Amino acid sequence: MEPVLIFDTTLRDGAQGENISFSPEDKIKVAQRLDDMGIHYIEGGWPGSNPAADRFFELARSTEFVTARITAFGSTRRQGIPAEEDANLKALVACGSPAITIFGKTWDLHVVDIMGNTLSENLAMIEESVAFLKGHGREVLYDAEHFFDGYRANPEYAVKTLSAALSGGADIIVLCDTNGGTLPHEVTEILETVKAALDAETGRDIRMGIHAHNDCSVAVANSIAAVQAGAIMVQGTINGYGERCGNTDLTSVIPILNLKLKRPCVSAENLKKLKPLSRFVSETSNMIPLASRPFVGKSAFAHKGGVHVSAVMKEPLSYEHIDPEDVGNRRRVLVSDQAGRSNIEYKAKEMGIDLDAPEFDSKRIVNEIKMLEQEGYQYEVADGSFKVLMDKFLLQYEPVFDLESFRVTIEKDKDRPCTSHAIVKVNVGGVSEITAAEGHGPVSALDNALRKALSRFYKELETMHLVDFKVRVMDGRGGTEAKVRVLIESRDGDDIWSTIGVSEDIIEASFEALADSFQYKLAKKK
Ligand SMILES: CC(=O)SCCNC(=O)CCNC(=O)[C@H](O)C(C)(C)COP(=O)(O)OP(=O)(O)OC[C@H]1O[C@@H](n2cnc3c(N)ncnc32)[C@H](O)[C@@H]1OP(=O)(O)O
Ligand SMILES: CC(=O)C(=O)O
Repeated sequence: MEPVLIFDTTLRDGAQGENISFSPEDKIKVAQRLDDMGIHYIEGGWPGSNPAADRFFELARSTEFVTARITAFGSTRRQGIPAEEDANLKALVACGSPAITIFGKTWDLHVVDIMGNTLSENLAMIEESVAFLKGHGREVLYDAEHFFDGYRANPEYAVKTLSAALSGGADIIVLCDTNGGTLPHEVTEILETVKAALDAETGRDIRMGIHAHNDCSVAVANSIAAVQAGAIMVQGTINGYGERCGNTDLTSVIPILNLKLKRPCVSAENLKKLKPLSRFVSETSNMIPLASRPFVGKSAFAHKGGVHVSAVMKEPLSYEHIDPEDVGNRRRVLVSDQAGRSNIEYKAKEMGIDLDAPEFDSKRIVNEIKMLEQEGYQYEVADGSFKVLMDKFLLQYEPVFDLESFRVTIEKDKDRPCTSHAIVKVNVGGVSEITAAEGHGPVSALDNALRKALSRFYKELETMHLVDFKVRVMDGRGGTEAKVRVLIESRDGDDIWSTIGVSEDIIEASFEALADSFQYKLAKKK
């Protein structure tokens, strides 16, 4: 059976998603990662539509791609002019990509009502545009826009548009669910019928592809249905980015094809690059990675319920449909008020804590954690504080400092922005230290003052930074007296950890999270 070809359109359809844009240099970096993953086609953009698209193709011409064919995207010629005079088609040829995808109209509604065209001129536009590009020696993929809607409205005409593309010499016919309103059973039925008709008409096994949008949340299911109905190409994007609700998420399609349907489209070794690729594309496009994204999300193999963790510790298959490492992901165990003993034992093991120590009474620890979670602590997102807490439970806690007092002041003058100052008094091994510092806001001032006080004793603090600070009001009904939960993320080189503080006073909650962060860092060194 022919392997399924993966066509990535992150850099074109993905970039049509809200809040997503790539510089030409970003696009090249993403394209190189896609190539490294073994993706077959990379659609870089629409030449002539904007300077960034043109610059991408210029850069792509001098970049070596090992497996991927760079593909340019554009429309059929404008109505009423010969293909060779059409600026868009000329730009497609000039960009130098070895493959070109052009989209044309299938749906009579679009031909007549939207474009003000005639049905016959539309067929001529499709055939002549494909023939023009083939005449320049390019592989041509024909994207039949709105194919499924067009087919439902006027099946005979919809199939004629595909025949026109084939007469022009199209290499692959891609059926597009442009509005994303089609369901998997319709994809199966329509693709099978249309392929049979085209095969019979041409006497060939026509190579078909699918391009699905996710407006009904079934773009992946539609793409898989298409493959099972005979398609040999899936178009989609990394993380499902794309116009409106997005495109087919290739981070699901690829592992489904490889691991479930046994139709490998990338090597097993490359499949392990899937999660890093997903994260790279999120970072490059400045989108927050979706934790619950199947296969590649942070939570895709995260176990929280005690029943699950207990079973997974005995046999991972009990609550995991694949081995997370096959897609470059990893198993995580969360500690929360839904935890049982197994979660604690698993986490302790991960942290190198001796489960057989006499102080290790996981049942007592679970109960105490549940009580703390009732008060608002949430250890599943605060690994640093969880470690500090475990040290306390196991009588291994050696405070790296004792707080004697702190004071924070905020000043606002009529004509000047707010300024914050903090004074901190700590005791380290019997030596008192008092320091003052200012900062961009009270937490920053407190962080600076505490760091200044401790750095006299601990030089290693120089490399540690606070990278994120989040505050959540836990019970809105208390108004300004409600409890708040502060989460702080700190970093030292590649090591990142989170700590938590809870109080009715936001400064006290922040101090608690800061103190845990310093404790985690310095105790780890010890
Ligand atoms: C389903 C899809 O995702 S298709 C891809 C959609 N992506 C984009 O549109 C992003 C890039 N697009 C652009 O930068 C611009 O739209 C451009 C440069 C391509 C065109 O810009 P403009 O010439 O100003 O046209 P505009 O965007 O207003 O309208 C699109 C034109 O393309 C025409 N057109 C649409 N589809 C086709 C087609 N398949 N074949 C020929 N012409 C087409 C429309 O009729 C319209 O022409 P009109 O202005 O004469 O009515
Ligand atoms: C071609 C394309 O992007 C679509 O029809 O959705």
